[in-house]
Amino acid sequence: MTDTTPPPLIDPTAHAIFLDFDGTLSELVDDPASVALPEGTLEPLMRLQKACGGALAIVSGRRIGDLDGFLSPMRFAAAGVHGLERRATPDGETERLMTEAELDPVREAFASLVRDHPRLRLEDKGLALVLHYRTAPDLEEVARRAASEAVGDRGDLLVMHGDNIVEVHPAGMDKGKALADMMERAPFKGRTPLYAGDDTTDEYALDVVRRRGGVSVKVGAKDSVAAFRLTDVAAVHRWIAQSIRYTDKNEDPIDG
Ligand SMILES: O=P(O)(O)OC[C@H]1O[C@H](O[C@H]2O[C@H](CO)[C@@H](O)[C@H](O)[C@H]2O)[C@H](O)[C@@H](O)[C@@H]1O
Repeated sequence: MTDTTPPPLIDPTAHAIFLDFDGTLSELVDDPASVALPEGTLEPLMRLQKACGGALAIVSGRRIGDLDGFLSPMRFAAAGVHGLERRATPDGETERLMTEAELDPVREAFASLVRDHPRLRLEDKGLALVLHYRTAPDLEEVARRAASEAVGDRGDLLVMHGDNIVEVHPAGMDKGKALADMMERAPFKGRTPLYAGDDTTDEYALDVVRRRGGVSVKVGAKDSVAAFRLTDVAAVHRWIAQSIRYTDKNEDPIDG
């Protein structure tokens, strides 16, 4: 369904800018703790944030605290753990919409699983638990089954599949809902939403943005509801840099 059309340039005067992190701003790597922005890309991102008056948020499956480390010294509004964590303004407090204890039985089941299968990696994000199988693709089914069994018939928990990961977190939130909430508040309210993301979990946000007449951008080759496509992380950063150059020259950005 995704068009191969490249997106219009970002208009910092009109767009509310929402960006995914892994696979969009940073390349996917084997070790989730070892990600980094490509060299020279943080400064244009910070200039974009300034140009849009702070109407830029990172919307990620990551904890906001982890994003802070990867994007330092930039401070930014964010939805973390698929919207279960929120920071409305760059210097605001991070709110958590649920508590960690709900996941304790799953936490125990996953700890036992990785003892039996040490090639699986467990990432404990507090409000979400992730099993990583990027470096052990033969264990994908083991991980998926374990997640499904650990959740069982608990309707308060959700199993989500991402890029070489299976994740369990409290139900009721996703990136689309998080984006819609942020659009109700300054400095996003009244702007046109723009979202770029690469993974299946980004589809919730891409769908909300497309329905609202915004700019929905899929990064990579997977199927998507998005209207536009960028090929990879490098293309995302070229797009940001080009958009900033247009703004700096005071030329009219191309309509979105
Ligand atoms: O919403 P995102 O910002 O895209 O975060 C999604 C998940 O990102 C991380 O996992 C992904 O990136 C890792 C590092 O490149 C990679 O090893 C893994 O296979 C990817 O799925 C993060 O570890 C997860 O917690 C996020 O949910």
